[in-house]
Parts: sequence; C-alpha cells; structure tokens
Amino acid sequence: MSGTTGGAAVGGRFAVPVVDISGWSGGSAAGRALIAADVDRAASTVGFLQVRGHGIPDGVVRDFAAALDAFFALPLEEKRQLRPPSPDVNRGYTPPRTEKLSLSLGVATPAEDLFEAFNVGSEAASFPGLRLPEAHYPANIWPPVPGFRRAVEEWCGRAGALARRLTGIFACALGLAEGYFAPFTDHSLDVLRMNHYPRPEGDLVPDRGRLGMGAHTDYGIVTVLWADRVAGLQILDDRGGWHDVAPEPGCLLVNLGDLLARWTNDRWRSTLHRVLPPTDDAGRLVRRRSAAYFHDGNWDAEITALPGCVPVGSEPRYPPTTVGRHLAEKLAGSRAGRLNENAPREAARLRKADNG
Ligand SMILES: O=C(O)CCC(=O)C(=O)O
Ligand SMILES: [Fe+2]
Repeated sequence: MSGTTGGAAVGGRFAVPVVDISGWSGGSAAGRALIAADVDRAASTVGFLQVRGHGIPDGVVRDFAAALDAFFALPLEEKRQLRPPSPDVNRGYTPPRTEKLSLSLGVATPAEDLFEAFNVGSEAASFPGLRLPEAHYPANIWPPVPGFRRAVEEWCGRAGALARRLTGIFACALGLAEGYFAPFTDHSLDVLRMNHYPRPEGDLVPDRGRLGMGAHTDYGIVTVLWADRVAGLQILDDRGGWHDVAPEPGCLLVNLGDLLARWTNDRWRSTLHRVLPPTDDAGRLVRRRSAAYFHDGNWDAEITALPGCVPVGSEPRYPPTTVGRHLAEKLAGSRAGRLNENAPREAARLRKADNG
C-alpha cells in the first residue's frame, strides 16, 4: 500500500514526497518493498518526506496542539522561570531571540532567531541500571500548566514509536535487517522541541535579516515534525534554492538527520532547512507552531559508514564519531553560541545558497 505522490520537482513545483506507511506493519512483502523503495528515493533526493498512514489519532494531535498553546500563552516572566540552569542543558524554556541555529553548522547570522521553544527529552532516571550521564540525559522541567505533561508525554510516546518504525523501514531500504538500528537506539537520546514563532509586536512586515529559525541540519537519526500549515519552513536544494514546505492535511513531515548522512556516507541527505518569519497568504506576519521530535540514538553509539555505503578503494566522507560527541558540538553552537567548526560540509552548502 505505498504511494509516492510527488517528487522533488513536479511540473516545475517543488514537492516533498508523500509516503503512505500504513501497509508496513504486517503488510505483504511486495507492499513493504514498495514502501522501502519510496523511502529510499525520498531520502536520496530530498531528505524530507511526508508520512501518511502514521496511525496517530487526530484527537492526540489536537490535545498536543492545545497543550502547546496553553504553555506559550503564559506570561514571558513565568516562562523564563522554566529556563534550564545553563544553555548546555537541553531542557526547558528558550525565550525568543536567544539562539542562532546556524551556529550549529559554523555560520553566524546577523540576528538571533525569532522562535521561542520548550524542550523535553529522555532522562537518565528512565533507564535505571544503565548509569547514563545526566549531562546528556538531564531531568525534565515541567510547567505548571494543567494537562500539559500528559499531552506532551502522549505525543512523545507516539512520535517516538513512529520514529522507531521508520528506522525499521530505513534499515530495509538500505538492504539491512529490519532490526539493524535497534542496538544503536535502545537508550536513545530523544528530544521534543516545541517551537513557537510569535508574531513580532507591532511589525507588519518581516524584519530583514531576522529568521524564525536559522538554517541548520537536524543532528540525530530522524526527526518527526508536526507543523502548522503556515508558510515559513523552507528547505535547500542542491542548486542553492530555498523551497517552501508545509505538510499536507493528515501528514507528518519527516526529515533525516546528520547521523543517517554519516551512516550512509551521503547516499541519504541531512537536508538544510530554515524558518522565515511566518506569513499568511497576503504576506502579513502571523504566529506559527511546530514540534520537532528528534530521535538521536544512544549517546555512546559509534557512527561509522554502513557496510556497502563506501565504494571499494575510497575513504568514508566523515570521520567516525559518537552520538554524544556529535550532539555536543552541535548544541554548543545553537544553544551556547559557540561557532561549531566541525561541520565544514554543511557550512559550505549554506554559503553557496541564495540567501535572499
Ligand atoms: O518550525 C519548523 O517547521 C521547523 C523546526 C525545526 O527545523 C527544528 O526544530 O529543528
Ligand atoms: Fe530542524
């Protein structure tokens, strides 16, 4: 039951491929092979797909969106109380105009990004016996908003299960056993970043140079992205052109992160993306919400090119790393403002882009 409706460019318009995965679990071998082939094509050409048939009920999405609204509606002073003890702790509240995502790939933008965010993620305490480092698996901070924790935990459970189903599809699409990635993700460091792009007070048109969220690649294995169907998100193509992306009704966006690019030696893409100040059809500034569920893998997992992805006689394009080291370099850039000098390939792609 697979269907790819759309390709990288359909009739001159850019489109993110839609893949219906409802026939994956328990489906026929032929149906599963079609889904894996569709995913392989989208991963190799666009690095983003839209997943239909993900099985998450509308009511769960509605409750989650309501929880986001209730949290972001709190007065700024109350939200500021929920900041982590230091920006290195990837939890809690980030006020608007404090991070620059492009620093994660070593490029500085003139102004801080517009977004505000609230992060939750995997905690060391959830894996008793493994003695995971608190620095990578810090405790969550929960706001005093009735129903927020329940709705957010429900969403994390659903998005996390979808991410795991996707890694099974990815393994098959790469010619590996379905459970290939399981040993890399049995204590996966997953983070949900809930983003809010407030409409800037008083501004009618976007302030040039101020982005909703600066250009970046996602750092981990795969991201499940829920987003309002409001213009803002753009992805970069090979020729340096930016393209607007919004999910089709009922679909979730899914994009690959750096670890899959490293694993596949760039057969699959960790696509650069950014968010412009969101606007409506008439070009007026509006608010927008999104939530990125990052499935990043075990902090101590070693990432080296997969069998078959490096041509005989050539060197892998990336040096080996661990999930923990890669994330720490990226987060030092985006959250703590230290330019990441370990992402030369991504920085070169951004410098080549048309930044208009
Ligand atoms: O707001 C969006 O649509 C994208 C957010 C994003 O790229 C992220 O949180 O990493
Ligand atoms: Fe992202």
